[in-house]
Amino acid sequence: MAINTADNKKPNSHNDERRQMIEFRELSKSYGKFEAVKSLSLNIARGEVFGFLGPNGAGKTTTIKMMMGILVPSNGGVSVDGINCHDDGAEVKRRVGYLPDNPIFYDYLRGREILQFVAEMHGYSRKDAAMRADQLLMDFGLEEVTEEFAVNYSMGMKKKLGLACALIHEPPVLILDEPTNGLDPRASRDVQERLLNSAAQGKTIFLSTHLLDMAERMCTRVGIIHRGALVATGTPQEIKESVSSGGSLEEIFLKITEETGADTTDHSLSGA
Ligand SMILES: Nc1ncnc2c1ncn2[C@@H]1O[C@H](COP(=O)(O)OP(=O)(O)OP(=O)(O)O)[C@@H](O)[C@H]1O
Repeated sequence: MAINTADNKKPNSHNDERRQMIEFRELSKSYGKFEAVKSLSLNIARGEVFGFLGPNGAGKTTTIKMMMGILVPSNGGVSVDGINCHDDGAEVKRRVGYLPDNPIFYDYLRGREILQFVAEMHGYSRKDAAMRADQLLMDFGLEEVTEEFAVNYSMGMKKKLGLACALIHEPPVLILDEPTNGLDPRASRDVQERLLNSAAQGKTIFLSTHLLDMAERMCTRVGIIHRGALVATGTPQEIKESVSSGGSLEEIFLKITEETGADTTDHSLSGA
C-alpha cells in the first residue's frame, strides 16, 4: 500500500513557490545497487511541523543527511527556502538548525564553551555569543552543568545541548533526526515542549522519528517512509481515517509498513 499526495506535483503558481520552505524533487540515494531513498517528492510549507516517520532502515537519516549536504543525492534534489542543499550548503546552514541522531561534541569543551563556539561560528560577537549561550543553557535547564565537560553529559543533556546548538543562530528551519531518541520520559517531554515553543514562534520543523505518539502530539503533518519510498502523507488524523476508522496512528503505521512490502497501491490524501 502506498498513500500518495498532491506533494508529488511541482509547485505551479508563484504563491505555491513562496509558501514552500522545503522542497524535495525526486530525491534519490543509492548505496551501490541498494536504493536507500527512492524518488522522494514532497513540499513542506512554512510553519509546518512535519514528522518523517519510518521503521528502522527506512531511509530517514539518509534523507536528512542529503538535506544537510552531508550526502550527495544520486538523483533529484532538495532545497530549503529555495536554496539547493547540495549546491549551497553554507547558505542552507545559515537558515537551518540541525540536530543529528547522535550529536557529537568536543569532549573536553564545557557546555557553555561549545555553545559560545557555535554562536561565534555563526558570526555572533564574543559578547553576544556568551549571552546567547547563557540564555539557551537556562532555557534547556542546563544551567547547573554549564561548566561541565560535554564528555560527562548524559544522553539527555547531550540532546538538549545539541538542540541548543541548533537554535543558537535563531534559524527559521529546524531539521531534527530523532530528537527524543534515547531520552527518558521527562527529558523527552522537555524537548517536545521546547520544540512546540519553537513551532509557536513560526519555525518550520522537519523531524524524523519512529515514535508515533510524539508525531501525533507535535506534527501538523506526517509522511511515512518505508523501504526508501514515501508511502503516505497527511495530517495524523487524515492518515488514520484513510486506512481504518478508529485505529491509532501506531496501528496504521504498522499496517502501512507491513503491506507496502508487497503492494504499491497509491492512496492520495492531502495537498502540500
Ligand atoms: N553508508 C551506507 N552504506 C550502505 N548502506 C547504507 C549506508 N547508510 C545507510 N545504509 C542503508 O540504507 C538504509 C537506510 O538507512 P537510514 O540510516 O537512512 O535509515 P533510517 O530510517 O534512518 O533508520 P534508523 O531509524 O534505524 O536510524 C538502511 O538499509 C541502511 O542499512
